[in-house]
Amino acid sequence: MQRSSMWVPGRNYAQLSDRGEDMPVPVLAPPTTALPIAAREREILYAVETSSVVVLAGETGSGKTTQTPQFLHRAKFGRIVVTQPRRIAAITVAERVAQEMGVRVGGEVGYAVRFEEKWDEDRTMIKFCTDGMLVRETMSDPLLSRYDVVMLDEAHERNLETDILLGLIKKVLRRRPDLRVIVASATLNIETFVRYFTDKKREAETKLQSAVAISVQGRQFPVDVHYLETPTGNYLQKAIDTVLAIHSSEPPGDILVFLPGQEEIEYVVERLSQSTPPTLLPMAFYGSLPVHVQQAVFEPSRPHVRKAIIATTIAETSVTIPGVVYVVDSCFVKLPFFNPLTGVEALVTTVESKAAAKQRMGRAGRVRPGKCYRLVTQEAYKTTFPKYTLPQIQRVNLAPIVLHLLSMGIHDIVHFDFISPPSAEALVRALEVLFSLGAIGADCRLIEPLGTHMAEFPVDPFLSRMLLASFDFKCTEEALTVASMLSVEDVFMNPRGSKERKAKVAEAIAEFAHAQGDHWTYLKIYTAFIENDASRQWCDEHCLNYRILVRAMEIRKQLLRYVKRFGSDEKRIQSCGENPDPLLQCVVAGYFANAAKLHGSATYRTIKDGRIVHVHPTSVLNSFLKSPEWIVYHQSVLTTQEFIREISTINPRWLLQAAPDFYHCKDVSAVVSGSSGGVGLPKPKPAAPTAPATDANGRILFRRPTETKKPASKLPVHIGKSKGGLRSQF
Ligand SMILES: Nc1ncnc2c1ncn2[C@@H]1O[C@H](COP(=O)(O)OP(=O)(O)OP(=O)(O)O)[C@@H](O)[C@H]1O
Repeated sequence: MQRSSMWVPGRNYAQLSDRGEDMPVPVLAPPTTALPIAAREREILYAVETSSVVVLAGETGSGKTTQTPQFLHRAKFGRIVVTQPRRIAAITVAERVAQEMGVRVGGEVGYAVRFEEKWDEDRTMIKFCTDGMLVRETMSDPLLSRYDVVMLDEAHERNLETDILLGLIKKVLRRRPDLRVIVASATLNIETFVRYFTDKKREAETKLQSAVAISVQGRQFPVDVHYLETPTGNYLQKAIDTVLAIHSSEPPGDILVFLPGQEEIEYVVERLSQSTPPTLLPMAFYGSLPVHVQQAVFEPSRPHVRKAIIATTIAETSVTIPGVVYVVDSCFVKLPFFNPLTGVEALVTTVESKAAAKQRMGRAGRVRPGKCYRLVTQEAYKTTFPKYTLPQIQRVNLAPIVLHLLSMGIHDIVHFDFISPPSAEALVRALEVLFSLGAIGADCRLIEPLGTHMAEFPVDPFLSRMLLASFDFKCTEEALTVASMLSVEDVFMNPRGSKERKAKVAEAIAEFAHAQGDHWTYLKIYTAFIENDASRQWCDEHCLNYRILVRAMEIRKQLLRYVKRFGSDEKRIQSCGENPDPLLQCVVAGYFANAAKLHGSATYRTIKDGRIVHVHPTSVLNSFLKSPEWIVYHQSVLTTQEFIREISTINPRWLLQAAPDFYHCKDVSAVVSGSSGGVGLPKPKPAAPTAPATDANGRILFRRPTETKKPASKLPVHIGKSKGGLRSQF
């Protein structure tokens, strides 16, 4: 039963939630009865009662996310946790459900996203969280014992974390017949999930159906889909033109535009700001913006102003932006693809899947009828778009997730029941990386305390290794700043556009450029930003992106909390002052695998595998007259060629200090030998085999590089069957 009847159409819930604790909680009467899912409430409850897993498919906007948890709550199913692929969805959906129930967020309904939580240990009965947060929770509570129902929402996205949760939950179900699971989405492959969870043995034991499917037809309001008559050669220009055409000829209603990434978004926002009447308000919406900027998107427009929200996939699933009537879909998405053989992760702009396109379309038609403009021809959509996006687990670096599974005591990673197993190369690569970072030993067990601490950090293992090493180099203050700056996207404004603009941005980069490279440059920018009272005006004057720097400030605060947890009397948070070396040594401690030696003008050869890489145009190295001979970089990006970003000059001796084994083993020597200019690196050793070697029992052999002379001492890594599974609980 709904508790109130006062519904304020278009009222902003983000603002409402900011009201003081003593203010009465405003209650919205949602259109629940009109939502297609409302008619299926009893059927859904029956299915959850009688089956371990319910696969719930229903059109976008049919009410899966906001209503299902309320059905369960009213039917007293106990504690419910609902996962979302993204932070903003978890927060805004929690706000919405709390309002519909007439309660305050943080009480009966709460949320938990990385670095931000609003829920109560005793009182919260419906908790929304990112799938990453639930994965982290399994570290301390592998049986998810605090929950009675787990709902994995938007499962079609096949996030890395969703896939890990699916595997973990399948394990948990064997130990907890009382647990109920709902896997939900508008666009999921029902059979795949039902098959995955069907378990006849468990059915016989529990007398429950192991998995059933429910399909909810219909959506609340129609959405007309339009396609281009002829293909466009410039989708950004087409997106701008479409927004302007809607604004000039269509009735009121906000516009939501989907573009692949931050750079494209900033460009379009800027172009629209220059060329639009004051009645059109362009707004950027992407993941690395500060949360309060993201939430502003949900606020109602001022009278007679139409918002044009230019977004990434962040707005693709679950969210309801109440004013949105028009969706403009570029049909492109930026996806990371990791090559385990080279260790290179490429961010590739590619066409979206049909599942993603349906989700984007579904952001319209939620509170009234809508229109969706796909910037491709219908023919191209039908014939060239894949049905589903390739699961993330099959295209990303697995080191963070393997570290997590190991920290849970799951050593048999190869036989972990992945719904879509990753390649053996990707798993071996992940183990190699963790081994070289010192997180695991040759037996694939975590090394205490380093491996455990690294697993607890909510950042990738390279960055956590760097932060933990900062205690030894007495530069934690600086490392925290650099880690936060590395966690956001481009800090300088987009140089696209006029020649003058390009020159202005180049001038600003040159002003901050530090002789040691990008890491110290970031430090310099952040310090100046703080010294200038984090002022927006100062950022504008220096062509810096204010919102990105504010986000870096937020991340720094959060990382500081973690770093403090691992500190001690000997491991204190200290500053290295002006001395550049400690910070760079600390960067090398995490990123030694990304070392390279000068090969030609603005070109380097990676030490590990001799790849030729190019300095990215955003690096301050471009401002130097002479390129440094030895460098370490943060990431490489594959476009027409391989570019490296966030680069600093190093002393090659640091590589040997940080990772003597790694550099003896790998073909460092091929690069170093003779031509090293007497830098003191060791003589060449025979190169290690690139494909994983196995022993007679099929066990993968891991070789400590220093032991290449003594094959007898090869260290076996057993990734065969484990007895234990999840720590003691399994
Ligand atoms: N913040 C909000 N403001 C106004 N209406 C909302 C809001 N959130 C949800 N609604 C209404 O509730 C409906 C159902 O939303 P819900 O998120 O539960 O649907 P869903 O089936 O999970 O959709 P999706 O698959 O797109 O996530 C929306 O279509 C909209 O009518």
